[in-house]
Amino acid sequence: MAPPTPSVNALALEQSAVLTRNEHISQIIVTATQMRDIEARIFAAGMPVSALMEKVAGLIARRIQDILGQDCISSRVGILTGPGHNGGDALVVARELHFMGYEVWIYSPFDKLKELTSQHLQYAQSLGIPCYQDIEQLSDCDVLVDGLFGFGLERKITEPIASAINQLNEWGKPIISIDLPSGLHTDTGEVLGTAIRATYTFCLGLWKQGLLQDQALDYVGKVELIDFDIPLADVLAVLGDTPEIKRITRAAALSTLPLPRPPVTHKYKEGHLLLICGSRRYAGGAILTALGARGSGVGMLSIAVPESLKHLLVSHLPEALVIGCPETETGAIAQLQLPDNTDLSSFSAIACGPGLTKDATSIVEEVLTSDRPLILDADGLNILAQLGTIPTLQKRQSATILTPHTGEFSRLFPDVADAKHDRVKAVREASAQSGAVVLLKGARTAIANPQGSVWINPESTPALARGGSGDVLTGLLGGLLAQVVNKEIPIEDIVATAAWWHAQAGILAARERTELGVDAFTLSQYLLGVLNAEGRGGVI
Ligand SMILES: NC(=O)C1=CN([C@@H]2O[C@H](COP(=O)(O)OP(=O)(O)OC[C@H]3O[C@@H](n4cnc5c(N)ncnc54)[C@H](OP(=O)(O)O)[C@@H]3O)[C@@H](O)[C@H]2O)[C@@H](O)CC1
Ligand SMILES: Nc1ncnc2c1ncn2[C@@H]1O[C@H](COP(=O)(O)OP(=O)(O)O)[C@@H](O)[C@H]1O
Ligand SMILES: [K+]
Repeated sequence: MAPPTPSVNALALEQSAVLTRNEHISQIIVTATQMRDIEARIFAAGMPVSALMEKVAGLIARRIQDILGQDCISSRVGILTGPGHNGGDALVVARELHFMGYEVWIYSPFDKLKELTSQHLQYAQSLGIPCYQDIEQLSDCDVLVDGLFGFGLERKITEPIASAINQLNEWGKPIISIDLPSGLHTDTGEVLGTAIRATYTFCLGLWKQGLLQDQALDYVGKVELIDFDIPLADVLAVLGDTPEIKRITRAAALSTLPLPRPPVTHKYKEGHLLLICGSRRYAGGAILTALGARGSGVGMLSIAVPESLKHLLVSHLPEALVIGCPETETGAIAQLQLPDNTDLSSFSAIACGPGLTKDATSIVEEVLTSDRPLILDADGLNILAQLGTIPTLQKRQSATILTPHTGEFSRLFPDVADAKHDRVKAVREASAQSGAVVLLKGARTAIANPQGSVWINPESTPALARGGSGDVLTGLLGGLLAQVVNKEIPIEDIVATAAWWHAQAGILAARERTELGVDAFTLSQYLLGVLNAEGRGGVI
């Protein structure tokens, strides 16, 4: 089924909306240290710790009730409680669920508890809620609430808790984790020994960085933010001048789109993108990149390919200006042969790389010297790694954007932090080192600018783990960049918008066609549907 057509008016309205508190909060990502500092300000201002715990746990209990359903009061709920305030939250949830009529059993394996947590345990027991130190006692529960550890976990989980967690995971029952699945590092998402595999995670107050790291995704389940009205002023006071880490939200992404178009315009005013891509060996990559660019709405598209691919490209993209270039024996572009009166500075932006093969070295050298904003992807990145010219990127007159997957990333930045361990740190270091905006692809694509600001795309689909979907992204990003590059929008915001748009197209396509139905060509056909304000129900 074809994706629905966009409603531009609704979209424009959405773009013009001011950033509300909720929108602001939904963009913010914090580390454990930042969360602790924000919490300290709230307490210092007079909010009692116990009152905040009541408020937070009350919200959690009501959300659990929504999930379990009012008519399921026969459900037996197991509450896993740790020694800190995550355990305290869980114990308040236990009490509230008990009063709602659920049968509640508590697992409390620690002898030493924080004072507030200890008081809540004492009260829960006084109400007659059974409490056990042996996890086996909870094997008959229908659902489990995980309050073992929250953002206070800093060291590896040891026995006997490690075995208890492994046992819980083996049972395969639904688990709702409070704040984050116990065992995950709050910042890196690393598994500290072992970790709860949650069905739901209710992240408290502000998004924790670890929940948006690829290595955490097998554990977090469906993640929701429980907003408990942290004052924005406290958040901003703590985050202050430190470079931000932000979630890409729909509103943020839409605000950089070139919509609505001015009524009086022409094709060159709406951006002229030069794509340099393809080889005899990789013809399809050039088509997919070009289809991504088409989906961006760019005013004018020129595509430089080896001469032998020219007719193929023309037949797929009749609107594009296809430039056939002399080719090497292996069928790579040997030299750029732009039309008369045209040089690289004639274009609004250049995207170079998909399907080039490593034989197109001179082409990458040439585009690096241009004064235009430049995206390097795929073999463009491999050639860059071979050239060893990353330090010279700083000297380019315009922005450079690098879009590696983790393999390309480690070839490009061998001495940067391990991208598998902490993608936020890795992408920041790579951007600082190169002076380029770096987009590190993955399940949660991360984008950094050289000043250390990071955007993370919080929603995507494994349907995109398919050959060619990265080519579509390069074309889409190129087309968007060409259109808005002169509008004083930060480059990383443009890159973030393209990453969001690409992922949302994947989500939309997967919803209609399953996760197995999103080949790269299909993906390119769903780009338009993402912008459809009316038909977006559930897309975000
Ligand atoms: N931010 C907010 O505004 C709000 C926060 N709230 C809640 O507070 C939570 C944070 O609470 P928290 O700071 O008490 O830490 P938490 O995660 O419960 O665990 C740390 C405890 O575990 C211990 N411990 C650590 N590692 C261990 C190990 N490997 N094996 C064994 N023990 C280990 C450590 O003791 P230690 O031995 O290190 O002294 C400490 O006692 C947060 O996630 C949220 O749920 C809400 O109530 C209200 C609003
Ligand atoms: N598990 C996943 N979940 C979400 N997105 C994914 C996943 N795996 C890959 N992607 C996305 O798919 C694209 C793959 O790009 P890339 O590896 O360059 O593929 P290709 O070179 O074949 O086009 C990237 O945008 C990446 O973020
Ligand atoms: K937890």
